[in-house]
This record gives sequence, C-alpha cells and structure tokens, in this order.
Amino acid sequence: MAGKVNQDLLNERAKCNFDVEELTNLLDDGAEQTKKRRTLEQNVLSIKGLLDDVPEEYLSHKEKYENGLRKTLLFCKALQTYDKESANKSFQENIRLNFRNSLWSAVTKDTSPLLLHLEMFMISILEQGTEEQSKYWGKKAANFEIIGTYAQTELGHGTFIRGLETRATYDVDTEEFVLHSPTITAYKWWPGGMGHTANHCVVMAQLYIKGKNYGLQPFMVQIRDLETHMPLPGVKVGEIGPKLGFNTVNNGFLGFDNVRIPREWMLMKNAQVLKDGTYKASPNSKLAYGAMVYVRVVIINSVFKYLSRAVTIAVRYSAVRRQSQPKPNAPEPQIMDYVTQQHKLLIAISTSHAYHFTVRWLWDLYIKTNKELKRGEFKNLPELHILACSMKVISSADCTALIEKCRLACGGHGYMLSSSLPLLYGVSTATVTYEGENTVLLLQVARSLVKTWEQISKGHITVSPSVVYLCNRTPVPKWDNSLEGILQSFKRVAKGKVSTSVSSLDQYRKSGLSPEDAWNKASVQLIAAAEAHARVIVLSVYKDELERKSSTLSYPLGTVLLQLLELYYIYWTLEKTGDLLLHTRLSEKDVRDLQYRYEELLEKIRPNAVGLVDAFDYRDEILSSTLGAYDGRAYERLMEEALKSPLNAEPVNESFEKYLKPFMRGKL
Ligand SMILES: CCCCCCCCCCCCCCCCCC(=O)SCCNC(=O)CCNC(=O)[C@H](O)C(C)(C)COP(=O)(O)OP(=O)(O)OC[C@H]1O[C@@H](n2cnc3c(N)ncnc32)[C@H](O)[C@@H]1OP(=O)(O)O
Ligand SMILES: Cc1cc2nc3c(=O)[nH]c(=O)nc-3n(C[C@H](O)[C@H](O)[C@H](O)COP(=O)(O)OP(=O)(O)OC[C@H]3O[C@@H](n4cnc5c(N)ncnc54)[C@H](O)[C@@H]3O)c2cc1C
Repeated sequence: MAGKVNQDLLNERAKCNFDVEELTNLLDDGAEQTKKRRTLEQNVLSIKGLLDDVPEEYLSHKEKYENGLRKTLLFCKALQTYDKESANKSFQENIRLNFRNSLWSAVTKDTSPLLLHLEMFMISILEQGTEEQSKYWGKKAANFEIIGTYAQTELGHGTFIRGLETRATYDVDTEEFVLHSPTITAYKWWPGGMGHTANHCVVMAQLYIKGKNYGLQPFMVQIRDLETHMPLPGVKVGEIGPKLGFNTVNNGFLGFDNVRIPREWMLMKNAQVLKDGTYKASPNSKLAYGAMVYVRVVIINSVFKYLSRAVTIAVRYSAVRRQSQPKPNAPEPQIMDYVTQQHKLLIAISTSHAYHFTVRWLWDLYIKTNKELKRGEFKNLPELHILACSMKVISSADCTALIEKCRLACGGHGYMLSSSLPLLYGVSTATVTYEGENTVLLLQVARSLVKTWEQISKGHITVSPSVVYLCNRTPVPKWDNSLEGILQSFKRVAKGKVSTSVSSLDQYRKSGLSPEDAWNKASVQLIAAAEAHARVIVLSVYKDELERKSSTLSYPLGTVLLQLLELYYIYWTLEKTGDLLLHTRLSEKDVRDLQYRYEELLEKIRPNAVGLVDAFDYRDEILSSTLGAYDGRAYERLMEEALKSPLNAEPVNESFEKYLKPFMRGKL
C-alpha cells in the first residue's frame, strides 16, 4: 500500500471520525482474525508467479484456463505452506475458506477451475455419502488425489430437476449402474472444471431399477484416467466455450454411452440400492438436494464481498475524480460531493453490511438445521430451504445491481477491464442464474407463503418464525418513522402482497383455470410477494444483528453503523413508496420527511465514505483495479495499464501495411 497517496484521499482519511481498524475487526469477526488474515495475505501474495505480469484480459481463452489452473495450484500450495491455523480444520476446509474470502481475487479476477471441486463436489461427498463413502472419497478429494465436479444441469434442463434425463440403470447381474445419456439434451452442461480439469464427478441421474424410475440420485463417476487424463471409454467430455465471466472455470459438457460403475458408487447416505436391486427410500426425498441448499448460503457470502470490492473501487475513485464546475470560479468538486453520487454509492456500503450480518445469521441456522437432519429430524428443512432461496435471490439481485451502479458511477473509466468492475459484474450476475434461477426460486418461496397463508386462513397458527407476521390481524397503525415502525410496515406490505396474490389465485381458479394455469397467471404477483418477504428478512436481520452488536462498539463506530442501517431502511422505504402507500398509512408528508432524513443521512455519512470502504481492508492486489487502489493514483495506473497492451509494443502495427494502407490507396 506504500507510495505517494493522492491528496484528496489523504484529506478524506483525515476527515473520517471513527476507528477504521475497529470496523475491520468487526467485519473480520475479531481482531485476532484480522491479524491472521493479514499475515496470510502477506505470505501468500509474496509467492513468486502467483500474480500476473501480463493482465489476464490479454490472454486467449485457452491461456486463461491454463494460467488459471497453474495459479490455482500455486495458491493451494501456498496455503498449504502458510495456513497453519488449521489445527482442527482440514487442509481442504482451509482452502475452501480462503477461496471464499477475498484473497483468491488477488490471484485472478475470475474464479477457479477447482471451485466446484472445493465446494459442491466436496459437500456432496460429505453430505450425500454414507460414513464409509465420505471417508473414502472425502480423503481422496481432500488430498487432491482425485479432482471432481458436480454434474447436475443438462443441455435441456437446469431448473426443472425432475426433468433431467441422464439415466443410472441398475444391472442386478453385475451389481453395477449403467450411466447413459439417451439424447443430446441429456448431456450435462455447465459443471465447473468439467472441461479438462476433473477426473471424477458427482452425477445427478434418474435411478432405474427393473424398469421403474426412483427419481434423482447422486452417483460418483470417474470420467478420466488418473494417469493419462484421457476420457474413459464411453465418456464424452469437453468445455463449453467463452462466457460473460467464469472464463477460467472450465465449465464443461459430459455425455455417457453406457458407462458402468460399481453399485457402491451411488452416494447412499439417504436412499440406497441393495445388491438384489431392492430400493430403500430416503427418509426425505429432498435430502438429495442438500448440496444446493449449502451453496445457496455460500453464494450470499461471495456476492456481498464482490459488492464491497466494487464499492471500495467506486468510492475511492469518486474521491479523486473531479468533474464539472457548479460554482463559477470555484475548483471542480470531487464527484463524491455530488449528492446523486452519494445516493449511488452509500447504499452499496450499507447493503454490504446488511448481507454481512444476514449470511452469518443464516449460516448459524444452516448448521443448526443440519445437525437436526443428522439426528433424523426434518421439521426445519422446509424453513431453511425457503430462507436460503429468499436470501440467495435478494442478495444476488441487490448486489449485482449495485455493482453495475458502482461501475456506472465511475463513468467511462468504469468500462475499462482494468478497473475490475466489469468482471466483478460478470461473476456477480452469474449468481442470479446458478444454483437456482432467481425467478424460479422466488416461485418456490411464493409456494411456501401461499401454503402458509392458506393454513393460517384455516386457523392453523403455528407457523415458522420467519412468517409469523402473516398471522398479524391488528388494524394498520399510523405511520411510524422509527426503524421498528418501518420494519413493521414492510411486514404489512409483504402480508398485503401475499394476501392479494392468493385472492388473485383463487379468482383465477374460480374462473375455470386449472391450478397450474391460475398459478402461472398470478405469478408476477406471487414473485413480488416473495421478494417482499425476502426484504422483510434482510431488514429484520440487519437491524437485530447490528443492535445486538452495538453495545460492544465505540460510540463513533456505533453511530456511523446505525446511520448506515437507517440509510438502508429509508432507501428501501423510498424505493417502495408505491407498495407502502397501498398497504400502510404512509402519507405524502411522511414521504417528504423521509426524503429529508435520507438527504441528511447522505450528508452525515459522506465524510466517512472513504473510511468505510478502507475498513473492508482489501489489499491492492485483491482489488486489482486501476481506479480503486489505496493510493488513489487512478490516472497513472490507467496509463500504466494501457501501456501493457500488446498493441502498444510497437509504434506501427503490421495491419497498417497489410490492410489500411492498401485500402487508403484504393488497392484493397
Ligand atoms: C472472484 C473469485 C471468487 C472465488 C470464490 C468464489 C466463492 C464461491 C461461491 C460459491 C459458488 C459455488 C459455485 C456454484 C456454481 C453453480 C453450481 C450449480 O448451479 S449446480 C445446479 C443447481 N441447480 C439448481 O439450483 C436447480 C434449481 N431447481 C431446484 O432447486 C428445484 O428443482 C426447484 C426449487 C425448482 C423445485 O422444483 P419442483 O420440481 O417444483 O419441486 P420438487 O417437486 O422437486 O419439490 C417440491 C417440494 O420440495 C421442496 N424443496 C425443493 N427444493 C428443496 C430443497 N433443496 N430442500 C428442501 N426442500 C426442497 C419444495 O419446497 C416443495 O415443498 P412442498 O411445497 O411440496 O412442501
Ligand atoms: C456460471 C454458471 C456456472 C454454473 N455451474 C454449474 C455447475 O457447476 N453444475 C451444474 O450442474 N450447473 C451449473 N450451472 C447451471 C445452473 O445451475 C442453471 O443454469 C440454473 O439452474 C438455471 O437453469 P437453466 O439454465 O435451465 O435456466 P432455465 O430454467 O431454462 O431459465 C430460463 C428462463 O425460464 C424461466 N423459467 C424456467 N422455469 C420456470 C418456471 N417454472 N416458472 C417461471 N419461469 C421459469 C426462468 O425464470 C428464466 O427466465 C451453472 C450456470 C452458470 C451460469
């Protein structure tokens, strides 16, 4: 971070009125963790060859993969050397955590061909395998003796899992499963690392025994030779080509032509197939979807970190960028002084905090519910599924939209790949689609809300904690501008939206539509209700968790964090004025008061903006941005990076003689 720091940034840092280190410690879950993280970052990033000399944007598609894999392995090796804190954590677990924290981003702006190995492959083995299978495969995967991925989505189906076509047919005579892709649409399509990295995968396939379908089950399948890495007989595997992001992830396709695996390779913690072909059903058919629930929680953690990086870049740049001259003869202001710029960026800071707290809360719930599942108790699984869906949707949608806002807030320079903002958008927007497309997950949430509503209407009032507000039958009170008042109002909105969408559903059904057609017709309302429910959860968890922490914070930090919380509340109130006017007693005067309060909050938080993003504590290597470095030398860095363009290696490009000159002379 050394170097001459831009004077505007120095001034900003001098203005900050809270202890930046205190906030960093809070976000790291303690000063000890901050220390460990920094030491690890320092050690790992000093490894030679880990950081690129040539920006990866200039590499070809093939080189990007090769370089990505090389650096992933160096990174894993570096962690093995330096991350000794793992007394009670496995090496694999540490690597996973370090991929998820932001250190990995110093290595590449994109993601890794081992991502799926570390996340979904591993969790599937651990959560879907029997104890024996988990031990056997888990050890091999943890030691990287095998490299795996998670193959679920097919060319023809991603969302509708029951529609997947890959078959695993049990052959009683040989005690084997025969994996087969009957059509082109049955080809697996998308799995990360599948192209040229993985030699094993967990395949989700339709189980058939003696002609009868027993639904989707997970199977361990070897796809490449461990020595030569050649695809095994009957395995058709390759890479799917360039994408908006994820270009180092090596997403692949996979087809089977009657590939045989031993019976023991079906992951049989839940459902089992005995030697004689007897099928033993899982105690709960949705347990096979466990890996997806886990990753939905993990996604929230990754996506708010993308946002905190984007806003660090945009706020620092906004402090050094000066533009326009609103007051005659006065110097051009820092663009951060424009209230519209503050409106774009400060909400991104509070949104990062909102999901920082939400994901911790959800993770605790995940751990608790998982323990219950292990004891054979399933009652809280639906609630966990619905909360994971709601939070995955709202965090990916909010953070992606705000990353794009951060990019636009940097004007033309935000369009440069060297700013890192376009690729942050690329990896973030993928989270809207993968692990359950957002609209589809909202419909899952809506399905549960509608069921709950119908139960409540029938007098059943024991409902899950997150939907208790649907039981509220008290009259709508006068509008209350306090945080609690606003939260209660958002609950009224969600309840109102559930109620109106259910009555539309009823009306459509009564008009003669089938339940499915009625559902489809009401689905725009239904997803709005689900989104409103998700917003209630975030508002409520952000407030509860921050208030719980506030007694441990110094007064200045507590004050700025509460200002951010209030900003978040009022921002969403103003965004949702229409809904609130419809479902609460919000008046025009209340809206005006809130607007003033919002503008007041922007003004109050403005002097702390740089301090707040500094507290995310991203090293320059992690931000990897010409616009967002700690020293604020944005213009110098833009020029330095431009000069790295291979086109600038020679003053005249050969295309001049080959094409341009003849064309100018009329000879082409
Ligand atoms: C920059 C560097 C950064 C580096 C570091 C990066 C950090 C790492 C971040 C992590 C990223 C990891 C990478 C992951 C990549 C993507 C992997 C994938 O997409 S993999 C592919 C992911 N693919 C997807 O996600 C596919 C999405 N589709 C689906 O999940 C489902 O099929 C469905 C949700 C659409 C339901 O389908 P439908 O056919 O309508 O329904 P059904 O008949 O099946 O079930 C109905 C009943 O079951 C209930 N229930 C359902 N699910 C669950 C559950 N999980 N549990 C419990 N219950 C569940 C449901 O509520 C209902 O209950 P009820 O009302 O009857 O009581
Ligand atoms: C970067 C990336 C990485 C991925 N990695 C993996 C991986 O490692 N392993 C893996 O198995 N998969 C992976 N996937 C696949 C991913 O999980 C699917 O793309 C995702 O689940 C969405 O499914 P789909 O592509 O079939 O979309 P579709 O379901 O075809 O969606 C298309 C449109 O149809 C709408 N739609 C679909 N069904 C309904 C419905 N019932 N009601 C209303 N609207 C509907 C959707 O809202 C959407 O607008 C990855 C995808 C991406 C983008």
